[in-house]
Amino acid sequence: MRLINLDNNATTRVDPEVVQAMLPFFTDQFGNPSSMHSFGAAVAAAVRKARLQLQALIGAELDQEITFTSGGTESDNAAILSALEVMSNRTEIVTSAVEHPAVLTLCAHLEKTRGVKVHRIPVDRHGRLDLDAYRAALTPHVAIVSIMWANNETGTIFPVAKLAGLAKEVGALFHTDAVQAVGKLPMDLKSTAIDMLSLSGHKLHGPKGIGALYVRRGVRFRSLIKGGHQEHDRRAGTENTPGIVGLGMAAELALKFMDDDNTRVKWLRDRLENGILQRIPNTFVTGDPLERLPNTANIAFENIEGDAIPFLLSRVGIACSSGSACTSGSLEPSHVLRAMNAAHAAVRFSFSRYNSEADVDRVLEVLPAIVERLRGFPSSGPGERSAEDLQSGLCLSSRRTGSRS
Ligand SMILES: Cc1ncc(COP(=O)(O)O)c(C=O)c1O
Ligand code: FES
Repeated sequence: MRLINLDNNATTRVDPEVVQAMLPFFTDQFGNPSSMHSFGAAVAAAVRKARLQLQALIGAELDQEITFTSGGTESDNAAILSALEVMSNRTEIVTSAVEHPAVLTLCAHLEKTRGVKVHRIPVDRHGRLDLDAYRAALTPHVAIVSIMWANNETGTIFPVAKLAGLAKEVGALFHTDAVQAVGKLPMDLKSTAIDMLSLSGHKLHGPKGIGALYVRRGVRFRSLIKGGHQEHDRRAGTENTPGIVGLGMAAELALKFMDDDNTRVKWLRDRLENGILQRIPNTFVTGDPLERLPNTANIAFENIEGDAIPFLLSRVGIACSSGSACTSGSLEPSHVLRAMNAAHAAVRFSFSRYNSEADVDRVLEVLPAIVERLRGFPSSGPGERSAEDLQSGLCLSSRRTGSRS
C-alpha cells in the first residue's frame, strides 16, 4: 500500500540532502565544537555555518541572535522563563487561547506555582485573535507576550509584527512560537519588533530534537539550562552537532524552495479543499480564509466525530489528523476548536513539498464513501471497509455530541 503523508504539521520527512549533510558529523567529524584542537574547530565552523543559514531564513540581523535548542518546546519555555527573570518587576503574561501546549501548559504551571497572571486572548470562529482584548490586556505589568505566528491546527496566521509593535508600547517583551511558520512564510525579523522567536527542525524537513531560539540583539536573556558556556552562554550542554548541521541545511533548502514549494503546495491544498467541499455536503473549511498557512487545510465534517475520518483514512494508507498530534489519541477535545466555538470536530490535512496531485486525488477518491458511511448513508465503490472498520468509525462518530461542540 502506498503511504500518503498529509500530516506534515505533525512532522515532516527529513530531506535526503539534510541526511547527507548530517552523516559526517556522526563519523569523521565527531569533534566537540568547544575543543581548542583542529578536530573541534572544523565542527565549530559547521555550527557557525548553520547559524548563518538560519539567520538568512528568518532575516535576523546577526547570526549570534540564534541559539540552538532541543526543539520548539524548549525554545518556548526558555523564552518565557527568561522574560520573567529579566523583567522581575512585572508579573503578567499575555498569550492566546490557541497556543501549542509548549506555551499553554507552562503558563498554567506558572499561574499555579508562581502566581503569575496569564491573559489568554480569545479568538473568533475563524481562529483570528480578538485585537480589542489584546490591547486591553497590554499594561505595564506585562513581562512578555507570547503569541504564535501560525496555528498548528487551523493554519491561521496572526499579525505578529503588528502585535509586537503594540507590546513595545507598554515595554513588554514579545515572543512568537513560529514553529509552524518558519520555512513556510517569508520572514525579515530585523524589520519587526519581535524580540524572541521559536522554531523547530522537524517541521521543515530537518531532524527531530533540534530547534532554535532567536533573541534579538540587545534583549536581555537568562539561560534556561545551566552548565557550561556553550551557545554564547545561552544554552549549556555539548551541542547536538549533527542536528544543528541538519537544521542549517533544512533552513537553506526551505529558503531556496519556499516560493516554488508554496505555490505548488497551496495549489494542492486548494485542490483538496475544493474537491472535498464540492463532493461532500455539509463540510466547511475552518481557519482564516485569507491569512492561512499555504499548506494547511482544516475541514469540518458535520455530524462526524473528528477522530473517525483519520482512523479510517489511515486504514487505506493516508495520514492526516484530527487536531494537533498532542491532543489526538488522548481523546481530549481540541482546545483550538473549542476556543473558536466550533460546532463540529475537524480534520487537518497538512501538505509538504513531498506531496503530489496523485495524493490529493486518492483522498478525493476514498473520502466521500467514508463520510457517507460514517453519516449512516448507504455507500458503494472505493472506500469499502471491513465490518470491524465500520464499527470503529461509527463508534467514534457516535461521540460527536461530546465536548468539542
Ligand atoms: C506551534 C508549535 N509549537 C511548538 C511545537 C513543539 O515543537 P517540538 O516538537 O520541536 O518540541 C509544535 C510541534 O508540534 C508546534 O506545532
Ligand atoms: S470511542 Fe473509543 S472505541 Fe469508539
